Amino acid sequence: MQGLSEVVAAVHADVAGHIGAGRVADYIPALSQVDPRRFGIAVITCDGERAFAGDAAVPFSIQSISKVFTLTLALERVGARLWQHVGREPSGSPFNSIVQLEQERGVPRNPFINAGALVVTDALLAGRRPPETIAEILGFLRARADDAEVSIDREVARSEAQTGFRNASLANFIRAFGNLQNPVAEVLEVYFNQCSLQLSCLQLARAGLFLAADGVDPLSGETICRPARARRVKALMMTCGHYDASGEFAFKVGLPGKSGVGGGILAIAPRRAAIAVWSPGLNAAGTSLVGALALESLVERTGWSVF
Ligand SMILES: NC(=O)CC[C@H](N)C(=O)O
Repeated sequence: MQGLSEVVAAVHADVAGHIGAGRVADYIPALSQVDPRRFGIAVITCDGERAFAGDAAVPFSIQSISKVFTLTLALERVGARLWQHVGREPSGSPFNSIVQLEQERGVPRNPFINAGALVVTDALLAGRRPPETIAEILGFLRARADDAEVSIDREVARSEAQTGFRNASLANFIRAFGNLQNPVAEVLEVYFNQCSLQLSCLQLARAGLFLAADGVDPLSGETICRPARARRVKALMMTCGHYDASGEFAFKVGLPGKSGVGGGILAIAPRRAAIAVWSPGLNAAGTSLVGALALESLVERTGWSVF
């Protein structure tokens, strides 16, 4: 195999002709301002080797990728009790769908659809106020990224709050079934802020590295979670990380991954590396079109698919 830098350069070349394809999310007005011709990729291996290309150092809105980190934190906080409030099955529905909630009595299918992420955020809020919880999530991301510069884009958070009618509906509906313990407004405040975390591909890959190494940050030696927990978070990324396009992502890429409507994808090659890609144009399911192509090319070139 070529060296990692050559592989990443080749992946960049493979997708170059596609950069700009897809549709930038516009239901959150602040996200629609982003240049669709951005593309970045960063790979960080468990032994600390890094390779990157394009806009790998430019921060972007990680959106639903934040759900991987809040799930890890919530599981550490409340343990297996979390599963009384949220399921572990793929939904086969779009990320912001409400239809299953009524049939399933307010228990969302999984922690990565919006409904499930709201329940996870509610668990993190227990006994705290939104500013403390937001600070805790931000602190976790800064520590995992090993970078105190990681921040929240307050403009995006405001934009989400102004237009988040579907998320407000989901939260109210779940609360009506008694499956949210905290006031809806507080859960939404934390959720909109976590979605507005901004990280570059380099920061995001670094932040996800503990998942590639069985829950231990391989560069600092710090234990973030038990191996079984890291394994389960990755299982959910594989089965639910891209909503109703999770099957397609497993088919084409074959790595646990999580997408966000900001155009980022975090993918984990177990015991090898964490990979972050970013390109704002999305496919119909809200996953970065060029980002997914880049991961397909990377896996083809490295043989890193878990299958
Ligand atoms: N898929 C996503 O990235 C969605 C996150 C976005 N903040 C929303 O709630 O709609």
